[in-house]
Amino acid sequence: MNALPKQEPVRKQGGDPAFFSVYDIHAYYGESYIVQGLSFDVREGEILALLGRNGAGKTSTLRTLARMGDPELKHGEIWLDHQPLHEMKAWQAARLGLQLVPEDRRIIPGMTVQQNLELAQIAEPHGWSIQRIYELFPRLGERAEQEAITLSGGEQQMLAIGRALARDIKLLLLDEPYEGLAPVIVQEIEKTLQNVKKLGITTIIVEQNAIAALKLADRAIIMDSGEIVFDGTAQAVLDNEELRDQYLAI
Ligand SMILES: Nc1ncnc2c1ncn2[C@@H]1O[C@H](COP(=O)(O)OP(=O)(O)OP(=O)(O)O)[C@@H](O)[C@H]1O
Repeated sequence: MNALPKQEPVRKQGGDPAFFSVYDIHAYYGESYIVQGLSFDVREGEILALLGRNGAGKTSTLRTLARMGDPELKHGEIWLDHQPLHEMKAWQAARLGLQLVPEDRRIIPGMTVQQNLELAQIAEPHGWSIQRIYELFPRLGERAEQEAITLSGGEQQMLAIGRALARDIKLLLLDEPYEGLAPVIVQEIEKTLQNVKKLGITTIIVEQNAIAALKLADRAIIMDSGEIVFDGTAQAVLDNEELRDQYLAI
């Protein structure tokens, strides 16, 4: 990362930094300038939908927040519960409770469902017990001894979310959880995410299925060409046909 002058944390007027606060982040793949100066806050327990057309920079933004290193954060600040994520690597951010569930779900081959979950708990700090994860996802409990890569797409998505919950979690980043799933499975994952919402887990969801994401979310940010073009309530997007037409094509 380029040496940048040390900056003060972003502070809301007269208060502490927000639970999750992103300030003027700029990120690059090599010379390609992709994330172009985003700033936003997420309140504790809030679900934020990060929307935009193909190539708008949504996945790149999630990867930047998770400190994956690729794209490289060259400027800006990311604060989670008063901790400077912008100064950290991915493993440190994960240890502080930021869990990214990537689009490809990263199920570990050659291992059962149970072993995939146990692997998530190989290091401290732990989150939910495996038993509790099976209570949220009974289908995973029924398939505990099945090789995880033989699960259906929807079940793999449940396992990927379950694995994130197995770690001590403060912020859940979901990249396209409905990707490639049949409508009936999307409904099932939607129900699960509604349960996750009831548990008050702060979540950022990136999703091509904008309507499904907006139904779940409290707030929405719309990105276009690496910048934020809308930040408001999810309902405001559902109610604004022009906005949906211009940036979401829905
Ligand atoms: N590893 C990479 N190296 C170079 N450019 C990349 C890389 N990954 C993505 N990009 C480019 O960054 C831009 C943003 O991509 P990104 O995947 O973040 O968009 P997105 O909004 O998530 O799109 P989609 O909805 O299609 O997944 C695109 O122009 C893409 O081609």
